Amino acid sequence: MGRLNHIGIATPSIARSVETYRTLLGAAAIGEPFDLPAQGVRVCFIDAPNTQIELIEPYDDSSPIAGFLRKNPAGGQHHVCFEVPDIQAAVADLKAKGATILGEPRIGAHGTPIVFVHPRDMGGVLVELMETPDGH
Ligand SMILES: CC[C@H](C(=O)O)C(=O)SCCNC(=O)CCNC(=O)[C@H](O)C(C)(C)COP(=O)(O)OP(=O)(O)OC[C@H]1O[C@@H](n2cnc3c(N)ncnc32)[C@H](O)[C@@H]1OP(=O)(O)O
Ligand SMILES: [Co+2]
Repeated sequence: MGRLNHIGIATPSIARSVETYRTLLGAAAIGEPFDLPAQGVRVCFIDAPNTQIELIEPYDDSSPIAGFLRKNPAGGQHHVCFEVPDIQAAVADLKAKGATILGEPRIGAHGTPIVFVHPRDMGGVLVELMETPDGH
């Protein structure tokens, strides 16, 4: 379990969430939003000194966060992401321990392989694992 890479925040509007972080918290390092159609989301990173906030908005109705936003229309904390040196080794280790891994590793918002552990295995928290770029 490596560094906390980011906290994923689901929102119905990245624009509105960016304004909130900017006006209420004085966020200054705000990235340009970008689409990740393969993952069903639009993404915008806000840098904090030791991690990032990952704002995610549904790309379309089939987005994996559409259900979450139906239950939480104003949005909310969606997942936490930890870095691992080797995503395949992490998946094998977790599966051997009986955890449910959601899908296969795929390229995430930082351009490296990611995977998700089912919330029921992590005390109700959706955990994303992301291979650190230097993990290759
Ligand atoms: C990949 C790009 C970017 C990156 O960092 O690189 C991202 O992070 S994008 C993030 C969006 N993508 C994902 O979240 C993919 C993984 N997620 C999933 O496969 C689903 O969201 C899943 C399976 C976690 C939930 O799916 P869904 O909401 O359709 O199912 P249910 O409503 O039936 O939920 C089942 C069960 O899980 C609980 N749940 C759902 N979402 C969350 C959550 N975010 N945190 C904690 N718990 C969650 C839900 O309450 C249900 O619990 P139960 O006790 O069975 O009622
Ligand atoms: Co994420």
